[in-house]
Amino acid sequence: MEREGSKRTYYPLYLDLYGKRCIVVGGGQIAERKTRGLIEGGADRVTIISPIVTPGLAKMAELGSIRWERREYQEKDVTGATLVFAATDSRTVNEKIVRDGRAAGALLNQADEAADGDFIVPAAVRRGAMLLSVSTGGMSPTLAMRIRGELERRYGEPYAWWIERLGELRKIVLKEEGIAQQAKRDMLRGASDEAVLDLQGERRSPQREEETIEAWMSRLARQACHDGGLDGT
Ligand SMILES: C[C@@]1(CC(=O)O)C2=NC(=C\c3[nH]c(c(CCC(=O)O)c3CC(=O)O)Cc3[nH]c(c(CC(=O)O)c3CCC(=O)O)/C=C3\N/C(=C\2)[C@@H](CCC(=O)O)[C@]3(C)CC(=O)O)/[C@H]1CCC(=O)O
Ligand SMILES: NC(=O)c1ccc[n+]([C@@H]2O[C@H](COP(=O)([O-])OP(=O)(O)OC[C@H]3O[C@@H](n4cnc5c(N)ncnc54)[C@H](O)[C@@H]3O)[C@@H](O)[C@H]2O)c1
Repeated sequence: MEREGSKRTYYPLYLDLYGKRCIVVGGGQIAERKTRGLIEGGADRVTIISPIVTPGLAKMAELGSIRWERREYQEKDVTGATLVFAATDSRTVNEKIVRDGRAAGALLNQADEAADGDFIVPAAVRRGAMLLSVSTGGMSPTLAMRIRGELERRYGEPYAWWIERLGELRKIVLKEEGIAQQAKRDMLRGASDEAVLDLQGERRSPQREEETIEAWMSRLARQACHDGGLDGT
């Protein structure tokens, strides 16, 4: 069905690509960038299809992080794929990949005419489990890159450490029986407040680093108890 107007609206989501077949057709700079993004994003079944590839892609194939099929694209290549990237320098070939991929039930990214694909790739900053991403909806990749640079400077490496710690704490707190829901929420909010305060200085506070998750949890529980009642009464 034809959409009204030319503007697209996108839905953000984070994909777990582990074990899923991802196909990149083409072996130039664009294919290399998409492939690196896939590997950084946890994809372990990436296949490149191209007669020629960049030295970077050749190295990745040699190291076994990707598979390289040294030939031109064929229709059967998209069978069983979750994601397909059409990144050749031929508009006709890219369009064929998009048609075949759709028919095979894959989601398509088309490098030369993004508006014809199913998804676009945002600029990303990773800090441990935290993933910040920026898209301009394909309007200005250059601006997306610039904002990514700003985010990189604003959200430094210490975030990775804090996010891991907050995740560990959350797992324990949520499992704990005998603590009211509200108190659990207060504890988790208190913990993220402490993280933000510490991160505002962009440095780790040594005493926080030494405190075990269990000691941290007791301290937050005492505080929640003091502020509102731990058993929900
Ligand atoms: C974010 C990032 C992710 C990634 O690709 O992994 C990404 N482009 C990146 C780099 C980059 N892109 C371009 C240059 C050279 C120019 C420069 O340096 O300015 C460089 C730099 C380089 O090559 O080094 C130009 C460009 N880009 C597109 C076209 C074709 C067209 O518009 O038709 C042209 C040529 C026309 C032009 O010049 O505009 C198309 C797309 N590029 C997108 C994403 C999608 C929209 C994202 C959004 O919504 O904003 C979209 C639509 C499709 C897609 O690919 O999904 C990654 C940055 C990673 C990082 O550094 O953070
Ligand atoms: N998405 C983006 O960010 C972005 C940015 C700039 C350009 N582009 C567009 O992306 C496309 C790729 O750019 P590039 O710089 O990587 O191109 P490139 O010319 O460096 O590489 C093209 C690759 O496609 C391969 N190829 C050609 N025909 C093929 C076939 N039939 N089967 C398999 N592989 C085939 C070639 O071997 C080569 O490796 C271009 O159309 C370009 O306009 C996209």
